Parts: sequence; C-alpha cells; structure tokens
Amino acid sequence: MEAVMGYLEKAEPTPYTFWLGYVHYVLICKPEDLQVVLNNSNCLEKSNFYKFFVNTVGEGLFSSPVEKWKKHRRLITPAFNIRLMETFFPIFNAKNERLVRRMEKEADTGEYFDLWPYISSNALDIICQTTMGYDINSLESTKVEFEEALKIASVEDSLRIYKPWLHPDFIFKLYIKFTGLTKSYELVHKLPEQIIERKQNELREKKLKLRDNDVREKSLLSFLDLLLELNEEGAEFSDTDIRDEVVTMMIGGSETSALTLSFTLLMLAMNSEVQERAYKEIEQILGTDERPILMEDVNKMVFLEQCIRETLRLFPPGPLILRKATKDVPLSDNFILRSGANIIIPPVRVQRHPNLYENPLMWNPENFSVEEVAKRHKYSFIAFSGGPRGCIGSKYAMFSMKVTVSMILQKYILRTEVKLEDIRLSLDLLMRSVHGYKIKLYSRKLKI
Ligand code: HEM
Repeated sequence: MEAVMGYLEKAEPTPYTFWLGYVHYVLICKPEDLQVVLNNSNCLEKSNFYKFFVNTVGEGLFSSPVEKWKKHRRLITPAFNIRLMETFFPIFNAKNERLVRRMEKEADTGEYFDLWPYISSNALDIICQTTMGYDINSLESTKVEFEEALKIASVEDSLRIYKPWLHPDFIFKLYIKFTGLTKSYELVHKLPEQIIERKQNELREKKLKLRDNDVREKSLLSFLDLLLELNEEGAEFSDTDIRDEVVTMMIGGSETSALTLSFTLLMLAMNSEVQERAYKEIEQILGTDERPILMEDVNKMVFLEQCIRETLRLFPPGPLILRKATKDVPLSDNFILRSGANIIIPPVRVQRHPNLYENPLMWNPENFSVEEVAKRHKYSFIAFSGGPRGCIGSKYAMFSMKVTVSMILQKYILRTEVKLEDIRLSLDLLMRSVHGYKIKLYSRKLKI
C-alpha cells in the first residue's frame, strides 16, 4: 500500500492523465473536480476492475452496471431510513454488551492482544441481525467458514489485478478450479444462501398466519425482508440478485466498519488524553448507571464522531474508488475528462493532501471540529465516497460504530506503545494494518 501511496503523491497536479498499455486513466484529487465527477450522471459506471470482485460479491449495488444499479438502489434505499435505524439500537446494545463481556479475558493481563477477531466477528453479527433479522451465532460453524473463505477470496481477487495473465475470465476460471479457490467462493456464498432460505421459509409461514387486513408497515421492514416482499409484489429480483445484494451488505457493512473501529480504538489507545476526553463526553451523556444507548445519545456524541471521522480520514477502508466516464465531462482548468477514461478517485491521497489538511499524517480529531470543517471544501473528506453512488450505509455505520466505541470505553481503558509511524498498510478489497491492532486493556474501575 505504501508503494501505491508513493505513486499517488508523485502524480501532481491533478487531473493527472496516464496510460497503462491501451488503457487510459485519469487521477482526480481536487475537491471541486471530485464534486463534479461524483455527482455527474456520466461518471456512475464502475471501472472494469470491479469485475475482478464479482466471484466474491457478485453483482450487488457495489459492482453492478449502471442500469441494474439504478433500479436496485431505488428499491433498497428505504431499508436505510432513520425510523428503521432507530429500531436497531436494542440490537447494537445487546451485541456490544456481548462483545465487551467476551473481551473481559484480555483485561488487566498486561499483555497485548489483537482487536481484529473480536471487532470483526461482532460487526458481522450486527449487520446480519439488523439488515437480515438473523442471529448468525446460530450458524457458528458456517460463520467461521465464511470469515476464513472471505479472507482468501478478497486477497486472491485483488492479486488478480496485478497479474495480467489472469485477466481473461476463461483463464481465471481454470485457475480457480486448479487452485481450489472455487471452494472459497462457494463458502462465501453458503452463509448468505442459508440466511435467505431460512428467511424465505419464515416469510411464507408468517404470510399464512397473517390475515388480509394485517398489513406490515414497509418503512419498518429490514433490508432482506424488504427485498423478499418487493419480489412478491413483482420486483423481479432473481435468486442470484438477492444473494448478491445480501453478500454485498454483509461484506460492505461489516468489514468496513470493523476496520474503522479497530483503527479508531488503536488511535485512542495511542492518545490517552483524547481517549479521556471521549470518555468524559460519553459519561456526561449516559451518566454512570448502566443503561441502553439510544439514538438521541449517539447524536450528542460530537467529539467521538470527530475521532471516528479523523480515523476515516487517515485510514479510509476503501482507499481507491474507480469509475468510468461514459461521456466527455469538463473539469477545472479547462481539462476535459474523455469518454471511456478510467477515473481514479483516491480517498487515501485526498484526505492526506497537505493542501487540504495541516500536518496531514498526524491523527488529530480537531480536524473535524465545526470550525475546521467549515474552512474546507465538502469533498475534502470522501471516505464514504459521495453523490448518488456514495455509501448507502454511512449513517448506519456511524450509529453502529459510536455505540461500539462508547460501550468499550465505558468499561475499559485502552493503552498501546505502538506508534502511528509503525503502522504498515496492505490493500486487498480494503485497506488494513499488516500487523493487526494490538492494544492492552484495563478495567476502568481498576484505574491504571
Ligand atoms: C466505516 C464504514 C463504511 C465505509 C468507510 C464505507 C465506504 C464506502 C465507499 C467508499 C463506498 C463506494 C465504493 C466504491 O464506489 O468503490 C461504499 C459503497 C457502499 N457501501 Fe459503504 N462504507 C461503510 C459502511 C457501510 C455499511 C454499514 C453498509 C451497509 C449496511 C454499506 C453498504 C454499502 C453499499 C451497498 C455500497 C454500494 C453503494 C452503491 O453503489 O450504490 N457501507 N461504501
């Protein structure tokens, strides 16, 4: 990942055009150009590179061609309304309570441990329960298989980008057959397929019990229930369409949040004064008695949100976004983005650019104070992308992550001697820390 960042730094000024073989690329970093591109209807198509992830995520919202995407996005958007998200809070509370309890064995040992297995497993539980109404702990062994297979599949998918001889689909099909990778892709799909099947059966049983005038309120249907109901009403999602959207939500919604949470907790462990300030804010809002966290509580956690946004600035889980221009689009300085060009949008470069952030390599939540945000162009922060094809789950992600961090900080003090400059990054489908997220945990009542 550091090599990629090195290339991005040298590619100035942007828009920066280059050719790799016969393929035309344009790198865009200026916020005013990003605003134009991300909101232009002729830049909604994803680049051909996304087809390398199709064996894993299929053709869900993230990777589907524009015409299919438009129809699906319109139908799926209601599953992210605020009223429905408010109903997720009891699940956020229950799952994080379990997480905090599971972490107890790491507390007060004085030993380092890696946050990742705890945080990633919990994020997957939460996404499955909230968006699909399914407790995947009842499918524990399939869940473990899913996590293992996803690790292998996303690394192999991204390595394919750097191996041009594997680009033709027929060669890649032979490659995955002979290397046994087909099995990993099957295992990634096994868990979502089981969830869908169980949900379909549940829905059929419910329908039998419902009387004609018992109408279920659409705005409160979970994402998967909504897809299945829409299908009954003629939306014409195929079984593969539904599976692809479910896999997309499971991966897009859990790994991204888990990475952001792990980096945020690591940053808080490195910066004890900031951690104390975040804790004080949480204590002031929630008091010292144990009680469930509500949506109105997290809306008040302004400083905690600054900490999470600052982490997303330095460590955006999706460091590169690739689109394709389908018509000529004029940009700043009389630059014309030509039809057919592959557009590279690099949140990791934009958000570390010295013209946009002072001391861009330092972690400083003050970068997201109201005053600092007001001084910058809105598109200086694009960790959730932007425009009509931006992240559908950004609000959900913030709610869910704020509950997780506040429940951990209520119970524990985090410490680490790892330094920001020690962190090495790798890139597969997402950007991660090579050496994990190692911290020490102390019970808050023990006061170290
Ligand atoms: C910290 C958490 C998250 C980050 C940083 C993030 C970031 C992003 C980014 C950068 C994109 C655009 C990707 C591209 O164009 O290549 C995206 C798209 C998407 N995200 Fe998120 N995401 C997060 C959480 C979530 C959650 C919680 C969900 C679902 C519950 C979700 C679902 C999606 C979907 C479905 C898309 C595709 C949208 C479309 O093309 O219409 N994301 N996200």
